Amino acid sequence: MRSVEALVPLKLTLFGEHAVVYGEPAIAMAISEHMRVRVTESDKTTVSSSSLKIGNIKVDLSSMHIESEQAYRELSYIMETLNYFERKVPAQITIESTVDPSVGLGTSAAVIVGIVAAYSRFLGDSLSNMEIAKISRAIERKVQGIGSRMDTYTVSLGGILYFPKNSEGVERLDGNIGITGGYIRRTLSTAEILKRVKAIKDKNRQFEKIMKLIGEVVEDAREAILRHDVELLGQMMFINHGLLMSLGVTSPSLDEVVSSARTIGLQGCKMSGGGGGGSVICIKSPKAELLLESRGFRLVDSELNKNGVVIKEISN
Ligand SMILES: Nc1ncnc2c1ncn2[C@@H]1O[C@H](COP(=O)(O)OP(=O)(O)O)[C@@H](O)[C@H]1O
Ligand SMILES: C[C@@](O)(CCOP(=O)(O)O)CC(=O)O
Ligand SMILES: [Mg+2]
Repeated sequence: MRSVEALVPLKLTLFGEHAVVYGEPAIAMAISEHMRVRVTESDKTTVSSSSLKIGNIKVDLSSMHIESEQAYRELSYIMETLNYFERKVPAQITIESTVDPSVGLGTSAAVIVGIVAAYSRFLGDSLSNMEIAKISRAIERKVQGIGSRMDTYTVSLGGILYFPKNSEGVERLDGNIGITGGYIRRTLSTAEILKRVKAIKDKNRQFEKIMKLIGEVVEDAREAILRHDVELLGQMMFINHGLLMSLGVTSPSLDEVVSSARTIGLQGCKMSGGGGGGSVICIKSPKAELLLESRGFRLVDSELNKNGVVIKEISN
């Protein structure tokens, strides 16, 4: 039986989430937590995933109409990705992830990238990682209505990536950053939080200034990474968190943990990703691990992934 497997890293947003959607720069990092998407020859097309909020689901896409609105929403990333392929060959698609979905670690991007990578190879195409990134970016934006290239590019390409202001470009930053990261469950999806931020934009005169300030923080953080200036990097984390709080995209538990981080003398912490709960990152230290664990966060393996998505053909 012929199978193709895509191993997709997940990501941490280091700086600039939300503002990147409005043209500001951002920095993200691919990590060792990952999603595995396997496409196997079959007589009909089915998808199974054990890590969705609706529980374990199996859908026969050739005959079944999905009645549940929640199920439909949850499956929209998969459906839209399969729709991208004009030519279809029946296959069993299985998805496994080392982390929970919807906690700011880029599972929405990874599921698209994983299917684009594995299914295109299954059909006999050889896409480059950049081609996979571009195709996946368009699909994620189509599903969410709003969104930047940050997550799809990061999980496709790997590394620490800087996304310049008002551009479709991307720049790889050399070096490594020690990060302690963790997450708690959240109730809102990134798509819902993005809509809330858009509503603030339409009503609030300060919005553009806050976006610009986040952009400046990102530029200073980029300098700090290039100069290995951990102290400055930590300061930029605290400031970035404060600006995200002013947009209302943090949550009481995220704010408490970041505020406690300051009190106990950690160098820097901030929320990471879409917000409303979800992920927090800090400059790496044993004290940061203890803090996150004491607040019920699940620690993530934030080892840098340099390769991005990797495709493997398996025949047995
Ligand atoms: N294992 C998976 N299988 C299928 N779809 C998934 C999986 N993980 C995530 N998704 C899709 O991505 C959505 C979460 O996206 P989002 O809220 O942006 O969170 P994240 O921060 O993880 O990207 C889920 O509701 C689901 O539609
Ligand atoms: C908030 C945002 O900047 C990052 C969202 O990340 P995630 O889906 O929460 O992993 C949105 C985007 O860049 O498209
Ligand atoms: Mg997402």
